[in-house]
Amino acid sequence: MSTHNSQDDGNSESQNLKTRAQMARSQRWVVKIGSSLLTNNGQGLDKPAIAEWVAQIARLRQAGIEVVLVSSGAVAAGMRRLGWTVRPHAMHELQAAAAVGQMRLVQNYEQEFQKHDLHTAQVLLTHDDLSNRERYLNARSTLTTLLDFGVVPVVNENDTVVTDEIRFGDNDTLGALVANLVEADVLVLMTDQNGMYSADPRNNPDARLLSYLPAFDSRLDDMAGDGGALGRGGMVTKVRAARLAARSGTHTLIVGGRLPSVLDSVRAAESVGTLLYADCEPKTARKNWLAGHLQTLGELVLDDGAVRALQHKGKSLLPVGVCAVSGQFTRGDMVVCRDLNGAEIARGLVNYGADEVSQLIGTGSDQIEAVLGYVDEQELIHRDNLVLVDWKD
Ligand SMILES: Nc1ncnc2c1ncn2[C@@H]1O[C@H](COP(=O)(O)OP(=O)(O)O)[C@@H](O)[C@H]1O
Ligand SMILES: N[C@@H](CCC(=O)OP(=O)(O)O)C(=O)O
Repeated sequence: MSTHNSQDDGNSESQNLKTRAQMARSQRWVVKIGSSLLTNNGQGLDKPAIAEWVAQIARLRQAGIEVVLVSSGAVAAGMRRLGWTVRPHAMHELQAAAAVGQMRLVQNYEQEFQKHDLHTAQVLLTHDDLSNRERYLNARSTLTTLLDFGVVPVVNENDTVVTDEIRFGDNDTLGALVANLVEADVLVLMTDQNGMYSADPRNNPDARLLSYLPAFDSRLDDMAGDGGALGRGGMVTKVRAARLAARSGTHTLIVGGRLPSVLDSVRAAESVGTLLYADCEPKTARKNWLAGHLQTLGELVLDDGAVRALQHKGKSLLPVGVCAVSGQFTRGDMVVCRDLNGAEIARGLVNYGADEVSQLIGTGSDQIEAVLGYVDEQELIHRDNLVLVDWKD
């Protein structure tokens, strides 16, 4: 199969190699191993393959690279252990399988890493842990402390407690948010294909392997298909994850986990897999957190003046620029800001609850006290707590 670089935006093969060389020299990587790979297409955990990936990660550690491992496979391993051949639909059964399988998973990693004198730590995260400012900060300091001590954190979603509404579902998204969390330089998504192709290679034998594209290239949306029977999101969630990661300046590499010594190849800056590069400047940690904060509880519609103030003047959002409000939110919650056409332009942490904002629509900041009887802040959303959708703020 031929490979493909993005030519029309001026990125040449030399840029590709340059970015790969820069990635190879970087210090902190998040490596995600997907379900379809880990379970060898449903045959239970592929232990020899796990041993091989662990050996590769150990070599990265020896080279001074800090690695956070995000590993799927709990549900599949649990199903195997319980003798189930078909993935259940009922949430409680999936959660039971995950609880059983997670034990198998970490047991394997602990055993294998021990052979290389490396300690592991199990870190199970939920959406709430990353969307709550305090828990986010705790998760961040635990992970960075583990890295400081030379431990390899093994992260998965805390499947046994999450409900449908708040689950990541796929570990690509979790990997990207963990990359945001620890400010990783690289997110490596290891999967069962050798990278991302121009179409799903399972159904399109002529599909081309993509080599180097910006994560925000809109053509990726047409080329990304769904996942296989065991994986969750296919390339759709990998592209989405690359975009989340790019918001904090992290490059994403989608590579074939079965390629021999693939992580060594990445470290040698070889042109393996698909590099979806970040072409925006790294954000501060707080903005990263905001960008990855997926759960929003309300919406504000802004007039044209407010949109301009946010997009072009670097201003905070004032109540005078708000035309409509919806949703149930309180002070400190995340809300989406839309223009009059309904397009999302920003999201941020709001200083007033939904009822208060309803009363403040169109009000000058000097009138807040007169309307509410008190004033918390002059702004509805302070600039520091606001991230524009194009992330150029
Ligand atoms: N454009 C594409 N290029 C490569 N794979 C694709 C593409 N579109 C869809 N896929 C599918 O995505 C699958 C990998 O995703 P998934 O099954 O979710 O695995 P993982 O568990 O590794 O996340 C591949 O097996 C492939 O069938
Ligand atoms: N948390 C789940 C993983 C979900 C999943 O399969 O994700 P992915 O590997 O991205 O397709 C598990 O451990 O089974």
